[in-house]
Amino acid sequence: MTPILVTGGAGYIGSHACKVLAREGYLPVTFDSLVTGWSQAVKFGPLEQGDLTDRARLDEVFARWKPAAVMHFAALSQVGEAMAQPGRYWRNNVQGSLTLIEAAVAAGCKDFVFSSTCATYGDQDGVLLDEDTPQAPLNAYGASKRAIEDMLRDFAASDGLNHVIFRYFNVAGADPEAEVGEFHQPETHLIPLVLDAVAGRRAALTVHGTDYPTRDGTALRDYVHVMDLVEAHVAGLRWLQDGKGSRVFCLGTGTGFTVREVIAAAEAVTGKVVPITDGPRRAGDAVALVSGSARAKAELGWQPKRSTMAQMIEDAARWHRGNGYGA
Ligand SMILES: NC(=O)c1ccc[n+]([C@@H]2O[C@H](COP(=O)([O-])OP(=O)(O)OC[C@H]3O[C@@H](n4cnc5c(N)ncnc54)[C@H](O)[C@@H]3O)[C@@H](O)[C@H]2O)c1
Ligand SMILES: O=c1ccn([C@@H]2O[C@H](COP(=O)(O)OP(=O)(O)O[C@H]3O[C@H](CO)[C@H](O)[C@H](O)[C@H]3O)[C@@H](O)[C@H]2O)c(=O)[nH]1
Repeated sequence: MTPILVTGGAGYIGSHACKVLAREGYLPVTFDSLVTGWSQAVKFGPLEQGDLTDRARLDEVFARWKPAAVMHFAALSQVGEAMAQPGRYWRNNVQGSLTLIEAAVAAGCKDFVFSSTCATYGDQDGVLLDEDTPQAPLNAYGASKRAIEDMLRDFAASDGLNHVIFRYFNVAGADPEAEVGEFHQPETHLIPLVLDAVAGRRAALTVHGTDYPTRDGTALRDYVHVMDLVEAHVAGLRWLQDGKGSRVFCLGTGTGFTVREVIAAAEAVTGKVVPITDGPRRAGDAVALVSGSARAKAELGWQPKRSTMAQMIEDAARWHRGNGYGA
């Protein structure tokens, strides 16, 4: 089995990537500090515990496994925290990625798949975003991801680092077999918080901002199922292995849902009322972020299969009933 180094494999998206990589015949080797991840989520290959900023530890892991490629999910990714503590984001995400890239290049591992984000775009007046839309991040999280994108381009020029950059829109849902799922503490993402409110695990969901220039005043996002997202990563890995070179792909569905529309969909799926409280806008949030994904469809042959809102909520709810990794 070909080893693939999966940084952040103990986290939400990385653990789903490990499941799909193992299913496709690869050996996913997780590299994770467990700062926001869970050792219980590492089920499909070995766990190498370590921090991205620890070059000696990375060198050991590259020497031990000789991975054919890196899938780099590890990052801090909370917008609110990034607004309050930008230094943590620049240090962990940017310095950590630089250390990882240098270790990969030194080990001769030159195929690199990177998790970027629609948060690199900032506010764009509701236009459909694509790979050529100029990036103008609103917070240190988005800025750190844009900096890493730039870093990858520089190392491609200097050292032949082939990279696929995926700019994800809002990732949701869970493994339909509920072996892994989304479990953040604290949770900041809308769909798990809606499900917590439905289950009575929190008193109410706060709607962050009701005066946005959208159809119902709440912010609009493009939600993509985590299984569809990680399948695109396997296609991205094959793209690199086939020698097709460095490329950026947006991963979304092209359909935007407002916060109130997500709440209504959760009520339809669960048959329960979501208790809500209207609150102010959350600092660092954009009005609307929706992607075309035409390139991923045309060039990678990517087709989202589970990314309807109802399916994402249903899969998230199935996982949620198991109480995450805290059970
Ligand atoms: N969840 C989303 O909607 C979304 C959207 C766009 C982009 N992303 C990106 O996808 C990636 C994965 O997101 P997620 O939701 O799975 O997050 P997560 O917090 O669940 O997983 C991140 C993992 O990285 C690990 N990690 C963080 N810093 C580390 C370090 N310095 N060294 C080693 N391990 C470290 C954490 O312990 C955790 O297991 C992130 O890069 C994030 O920015 C996520
Ligand atoms: O309790 C909540 C939580 C969220 N929201 C709203 O729901 C929408 C979605 O919020 P999420 O926190 O679920 O996700 P974000 O849109 O903030 O996603 C951002 O952070 C993610 C990582 O955490 C990704 O990187 C993503 O690309 C980036 O835009 C936003 O309008 C937010 O204001 C609420 O109204 N109430």
